[in-house]
Amino acid sequence: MTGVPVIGLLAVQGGVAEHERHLERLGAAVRRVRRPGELDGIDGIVLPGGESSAMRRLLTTVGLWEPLRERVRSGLPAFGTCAGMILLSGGDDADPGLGGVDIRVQRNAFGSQAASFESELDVDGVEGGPMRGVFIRAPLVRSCGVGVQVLARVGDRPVAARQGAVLVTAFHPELTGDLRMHRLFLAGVSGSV
Ligand SMILES: NC(=O)CC[C@H](N)C(=O)O
Repeated sequence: MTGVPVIGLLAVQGGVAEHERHLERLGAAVRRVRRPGELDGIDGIVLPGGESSAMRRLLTTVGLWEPLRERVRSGLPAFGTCAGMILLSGGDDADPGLGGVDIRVQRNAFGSQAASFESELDVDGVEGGPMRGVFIRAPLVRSCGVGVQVLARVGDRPVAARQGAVLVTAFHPELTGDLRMHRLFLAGVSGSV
């Protein structure tokens, strides 16, 4: 890729502004995506945290679910945090995911309903010491397919993973000043186009 990457930012629901700030600080051109035509010409896409069931419903309503699924399945680099991770996963029989990363997740399963917590994380491929992970009603990764590389864990539970150019975290790097996960995603974007 030559020049500045154009990163789509799914903007139907959830923590959009925080991701926008991180991506812009790293020099990306951000395009908020709310309808199918806005997927054209993007080099990668970010799916924010929020409420995955609401996002799924809105994506279906505006006609974005299928085209997004096709783009992700044909190799569009993607980065999903928390609810974004849920949407990028394989989902389950009742609610199939976008299928960008071969993991199965359980929503709101990281501790109790109200559980939000922080944890220091060592993330594979990220230099410069541990990263503060902010978890807000995070999904639990129940299983990973063979093509999935787990990048970080809390105890024995995976909380960051990558498959090809798709990166997912159960935590919210956009809610801290730490740009390293977004930098890792952008490195994958440059490498894949
Ligand atoms: N912070 C978040 O994105 C929470 C995710 C939310 N609990 C869901 O299941 O969609």
